[in-house]
Amino acid sequence: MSKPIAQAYKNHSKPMPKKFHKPAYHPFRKLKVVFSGLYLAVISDFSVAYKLVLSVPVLIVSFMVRQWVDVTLILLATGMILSAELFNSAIEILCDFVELQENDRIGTIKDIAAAAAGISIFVWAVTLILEGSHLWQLQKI
Ligand SMILES: Nc1ncnc2c1ncn2[C@@H]1O[C@H](COP(=O)(O)OP(=O)(O)OP(=O)(O)O)[C@@H](O)[C@H]1O
Repeated sequence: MSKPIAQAYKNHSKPMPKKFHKPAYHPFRKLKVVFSGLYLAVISDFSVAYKLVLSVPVLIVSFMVRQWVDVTLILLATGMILSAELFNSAIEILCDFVELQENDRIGTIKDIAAAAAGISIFVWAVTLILEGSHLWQLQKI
């Protein structure tokens, strides 16, 4: 259990759920959590879904033409954008859980998270355009 979770539960009236007590490391349970989080993000957030839909074909083409540097770059850009979007969504959900009323500090937190996602979108889009045109040129040769 991480320190922040323990801290959050410290002054809570409800008892801490049992699953947070378990000290053992379960890789398969972690994997299940990762996929269920990704699934939830894809079905609930269009901005996550369309980035996956755009990245996967370019990744497959670069894989088929065995351009390993391109595969690596697209994987990096896609991983970065998905991570940024997932963190942004998680922060937004947490903010809305903590405070539904208008609050300047919530606005600042959401703006900073959105800025991080925005920078990642820029890098991802440039990478995808450059890689897409590079692969297109290769196909024509
Ligand atoms: N509770 C709040 N108090 C003050 N400002 C807020 C609050 N909620 C949202 N905002 C402002 O509105 C902006 C948009 O917030 P919102 O939660 O609607 O995200 P969003 O732009 O819809 O993100 P996404 O499209 O990824 O869901 C924030 O960046 C912030 O500036």
